Amino acid sequence: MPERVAILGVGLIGGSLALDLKERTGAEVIGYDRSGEDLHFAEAIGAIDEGKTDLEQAVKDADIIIIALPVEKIKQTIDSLCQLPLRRGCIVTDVGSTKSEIVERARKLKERGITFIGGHPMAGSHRSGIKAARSLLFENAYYVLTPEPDIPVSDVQRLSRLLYLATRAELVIMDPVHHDRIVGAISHLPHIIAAGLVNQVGDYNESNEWFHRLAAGGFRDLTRIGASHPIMWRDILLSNRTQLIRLLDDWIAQMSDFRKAVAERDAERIEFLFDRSRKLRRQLPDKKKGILSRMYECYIDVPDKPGVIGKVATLLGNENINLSNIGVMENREDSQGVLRLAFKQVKDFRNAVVCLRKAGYTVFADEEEGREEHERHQDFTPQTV
Ligand SMILES: NC(=O)C1=CN([C@@H]2O[C@H](COP(=O)(O)OP(=O)(O)OC[C@H]3O[C@@H](n4cnc5c(N)ncnc54)[C@H](O)[C@@H]3O)[C@@H](O)[C@H]2O)C=CC1
Ligand SMILES: O=C(O)C(=O)Cc1ccc(O)cc1
Repeated sequence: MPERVAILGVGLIGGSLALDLKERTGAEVIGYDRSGEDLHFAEAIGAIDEGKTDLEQAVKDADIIIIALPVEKIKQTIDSLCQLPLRRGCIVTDVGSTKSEIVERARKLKERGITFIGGHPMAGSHRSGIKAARSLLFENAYYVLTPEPDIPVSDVQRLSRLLYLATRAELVIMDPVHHDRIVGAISHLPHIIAAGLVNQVGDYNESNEWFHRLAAGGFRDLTRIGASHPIMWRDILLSNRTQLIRLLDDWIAQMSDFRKAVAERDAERIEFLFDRSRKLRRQLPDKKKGILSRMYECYIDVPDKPGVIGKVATLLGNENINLSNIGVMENREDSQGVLRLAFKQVKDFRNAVVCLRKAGYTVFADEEEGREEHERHQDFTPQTV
């Protein structure tokens, strides 16, 4: 049955989820925001059916409520929801970048018979607002859910099913404290480091503008996220305070190690630190099974002749198989080439392997690749990690 979904906060994340829900599920989507102008924009692009600036009106009769506000406001909104008449059986979830505090605050909802399941889609941008929202922003990204142990499995399945159908993200279940430690290390700490570096160089630039003029690739790559939204990050840092204090202590120890090695001209130690980092960086999952997206890949032998890429792409296109990337891997002396084909969807990967083999190509693919996900998505029970 199509659900009525209320999205509280129609910005980058709420707006992107709204577009996903409208495009891929039969849900009716009601948007709530303090900005009437943003609600009009969301309505105009087809992200929501109706916009409300009154919370009670927005959540009235909703089957699912998704809170997509800054973290501090998520906590306040949970308090407000406790005072409002919500539909029986309604599930409340959120998208906040921290989980422990929010899950703790939401215990009050449980006392009122309402199911709360914390959520965090692990994709986004340094941009904010409805104008930055886009459909399939979370495709193939991990989407963490943090249900408390006593939440009915059927509620977790119902929410997972809707989120998977809408976003095509990979849903995983995690303990909220575990989530905050991991996400603190791989997202919150890097945002702090980026902001610190931008501010440090900004100070130097005040007396000599060549600091900014010479800022090139490395500085820009490392500091893109230093342009993120101040209110959002203020709330995240305060909410994940306990984990971040430990992580910052470890970071300061790392920097002290570098400082000591440089001050003491310890060439061996400096080389060791960069060598270790280079090896670890190369071990990051190269199938992009990380914060942003994941790819499924196969390789085929092809004759090293012009037009071969077009021929393979057309073959897959004729079967409606979405190919995300294609590239030549190497040219062997025996005039064979190897093409690397990458797919965002496991179903496209699996169909492509069958289709290419049928057409006579030798396909190299990990037969187990995607099998688990494919099977799991049939019953919408996310993997617990
Ligand atoms: N930006 C990102 O990449 C990601 C953000 N998140 C989380 O998602 C949540 C939302 O972040 P974004 O969508 O990026 O922010 P955003 O700034 O793009 O959207 C927030 C929306 O909430 C509205 N809003 C703010 N305060 C309000 C209030 N007091 N009353 C009513 N409406 C209000 C704003 O008008 C805006 O439309 C945050 O909790 C953040 O931690 C999660 C994953 C990724
Ligand atoms: O822009 C980027 O690279 C991000 O890191 C986006 C992001 C921001 C906050 C989150 O909780 C998750 C993802």
